[in-house]
Amino acid sequence: MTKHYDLVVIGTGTAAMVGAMRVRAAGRSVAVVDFRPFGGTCALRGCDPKKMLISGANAVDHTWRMRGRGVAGDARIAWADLMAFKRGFTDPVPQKHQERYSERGIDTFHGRARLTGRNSLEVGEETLEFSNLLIAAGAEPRKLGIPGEEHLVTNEGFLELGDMPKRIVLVGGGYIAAEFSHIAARAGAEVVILQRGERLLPQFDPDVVGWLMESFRQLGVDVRLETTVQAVEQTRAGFRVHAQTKGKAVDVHADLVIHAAGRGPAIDDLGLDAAGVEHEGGRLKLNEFLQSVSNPAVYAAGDAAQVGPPLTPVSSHDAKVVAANILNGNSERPNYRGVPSVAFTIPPIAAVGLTEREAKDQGLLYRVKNQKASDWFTARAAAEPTFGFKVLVEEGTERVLGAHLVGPNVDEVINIFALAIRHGLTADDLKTTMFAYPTGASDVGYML
Ligand SMILES: Cc1cc2nc3c(=O)[nH]c(=O)nc-3n(C[C@H](O)[C@H](O)[C@H](O)COP(=O)(O)OP(=O)(O)OC[C@H]3O[C@@H](n4cnc5c(N)ncnc54)[C@H](O)[C@@H]3O)c2cc1C
Ligand SMILES: NC(=O)c1ccc[n+]([C@@H]2O[C@H](COP(=O)([O-])OP(=O)(O)OC[C@H]3O[C@@H](n4cnc5c(N)ncnc54)[C@H](O)[C@@H]3O)[C@@H](O)[C@H]2O)c1
Repeated sequence: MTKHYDLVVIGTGTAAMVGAMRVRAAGRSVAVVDFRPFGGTCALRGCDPKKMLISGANAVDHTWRMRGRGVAGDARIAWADLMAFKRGFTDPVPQKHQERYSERGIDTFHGRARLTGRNSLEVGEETLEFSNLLIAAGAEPRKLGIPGEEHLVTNEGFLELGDMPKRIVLVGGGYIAAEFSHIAARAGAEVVILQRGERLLPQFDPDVVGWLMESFRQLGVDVRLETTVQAVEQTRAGFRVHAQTKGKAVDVHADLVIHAAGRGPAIDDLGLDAAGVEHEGGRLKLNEFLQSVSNPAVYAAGDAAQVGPPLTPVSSHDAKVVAANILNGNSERPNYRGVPSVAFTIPPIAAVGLTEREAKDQGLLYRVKNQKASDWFTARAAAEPTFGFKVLVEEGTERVLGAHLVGPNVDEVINIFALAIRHGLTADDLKTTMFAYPTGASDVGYML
């Protein structure tokens, strides 16, 4: 059966939801398609379930830090109960999303979408024709092209684990490795991170990451840098991970091996060629309006587009841009100025705006305030010695250029710097703002 829509959206994650709702609110006919339960990565397999597990890890870590400081007794993670706590949030998501679409008169299709022409796709037995298509298909773990790759468990598997295995190896050393290692080690696992790069979390400032490394040491996470995983072999007892570190072969044994080696746009199986949608090196070729350069009916947003950083607020922002361009003609371009990012380790690490290297490369004149601040009140009250910051301010204009933070509350405090950077506030604007005391925000004035 063939149906026609003004807009068909591939995906039901953040980008899809925002795009579909906005176009539908303008009275256009809209359909969404997903082969997984509705809700997308963030709500079901990413940000939210992970943060539910971090709640447990945070609680035990805080108790451990307060031992001998007025808190007695032990605390430990009861994994099955923590997972049930997580499912209390995630289980109702697909049904809620389905209802939200239905209430707004958006048609829903369950199945894998495959493009069949410039303005048509198939999902199961149905053919959907569209005036516009929004590709909001998200990202998938990158293929590593190594023997035994099929043994790797992804974020999806980790966030559904029934039991916490004894020995875990994480392949890669970015966001997922940092966050999952902090959960797993606090739940009792022995964790090894095998990171190809020279340092962990290369997306963050090296000095600030350096201060965070103390928390990995304290936790007993074995971080091996400049180590590239080359094969995963199944053994009787579990897995043997073969890696190369600085020219030497190393083997690490594990009960579970997790893919934490990057994600790329999920566009391989969409049938893009049938729709005349050009792509190169695993990426869609898009113009400044997030529109396909070769098929003007087609737009993309979020992780599938990866024009901005692959983060949830970016998916939502992209979708608003696309909806406006579909409804009003191409008029809006995405603006990624001041996108904050947090890795939810304990304590968290956060960044927004320019790094020192970027400011240098742009030839900007700036001053830096850079300090490890373990003796500040915030660190002492939380019994958390890992606390520090690096903040860049432009000389002359006094605009805040970048902020790089680690320590208690920085996952919230970074949003103040994001506000300043996005809206061009000066160091003085922040210094003269009265923030409630004592809170994370009340440190901001002293960081400038
Ligand atoms: C473990 C993890 C933790 C994360 N934590 C954070 C965080 O703390 N903060 C943050 O900002 N970001 C985080 N992210 C990133 C964030 O989840 C993504 O940037 C965001 O969810 C992307 O949203 P999206 O709408 O672009 O795509 P998605 O939410 O991935 O939605 C894409 C949907 O498209 C569907 N789909 C794909 N192909 C097809 C097809 N052919 N037919 C039908 N349906 C299809 C998929 O099933 C999926 O449901 C995390 C990611 C991971 C993996
Ligand atoms: N808090 C957050 O915002 C958050 C949390 C989790 C994931 N995410 C999103 O999900 C995406 C994927 O996360 P990720 O951690 O998988 O990717 P990442 O890009 O953060 O890190 C991947 C790392 O894997 C390493 N690597 C690649 N191949 C390797 C190999 N064969 N052996 C050893 N190391 C190897 C790379 O050096 C790289 O540093 C991120 O880009 C991020 O946008 C965000």
